[in-house]
Amino acid sequence: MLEQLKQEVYEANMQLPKLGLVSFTWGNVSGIDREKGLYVIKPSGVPYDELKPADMVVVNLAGEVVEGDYNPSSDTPTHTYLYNHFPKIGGIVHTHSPWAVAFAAAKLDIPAMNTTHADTFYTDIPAADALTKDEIEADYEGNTGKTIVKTFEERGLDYEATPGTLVSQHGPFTWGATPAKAVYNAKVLEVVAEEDYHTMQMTMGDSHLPQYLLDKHYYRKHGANAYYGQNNAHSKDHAKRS
Ligand SMILES: O=C(CO)[C@@H](O)[C@H](O)COP(=O)(O)O
Repeated sequence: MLEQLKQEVYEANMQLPKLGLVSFTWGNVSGIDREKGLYVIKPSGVPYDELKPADMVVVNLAGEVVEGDYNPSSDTPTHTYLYNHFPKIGGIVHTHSPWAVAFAAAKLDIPAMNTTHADTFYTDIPAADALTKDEIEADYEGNTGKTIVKTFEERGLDYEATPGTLVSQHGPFTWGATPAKAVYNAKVLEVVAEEDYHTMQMTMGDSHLPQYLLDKHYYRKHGANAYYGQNNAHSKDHAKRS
């Protein structure tokens, strides 16, 4: 059953290593057929280079396996919870992409600091609360999904405008109208996490710089020409013929 969706979800999963979003088996993609109320997800622990479309596992919205030779991803309770609470999404991605996980481990939102970010996520990407030890042990109840939905509700976020989140001390989850779109959003999230880290280093670092270095950064406060005009022998003043 759902052979076409299995193919689509298989192809989306194969994009994760190609896009540098996963190491080993640290990620999974699913896609849903809303009319049938069934979704397809990557099997747990199967290496991407051994994966086949027929290996995909079919799950219902109660989180029960309907068809499949393998166990579904260990993140199935989260995918199930999100499909039930975000009714307009058609695909979900979870990875442990390193820049996103760095923010998740620090329990930091990924701030909207550039247009690349805003064009896809509209606003800050939230760091949903980490799970307690008990919640992790009972994650079969969908506790990871619960903290994501709770964060979006508490902050008044639109899950369609902001198609992704971090789960503190775990990693990113993204979603979209299709599995392929959810993968696209996962890559954008990783790219902007890396960009933000460097922007934060360049701007937040000023407060620790010695004064002579801050002076060298004069151009940052007054524009490159000001620095150029003040200190460069080839400025207009020097160019005038006496
Ligand atoms: O964080 C974890 C496991 O701790 C998971 O997200 C895995 O990284 C992916 O697991 P499978 O999809 O292969 O079950």
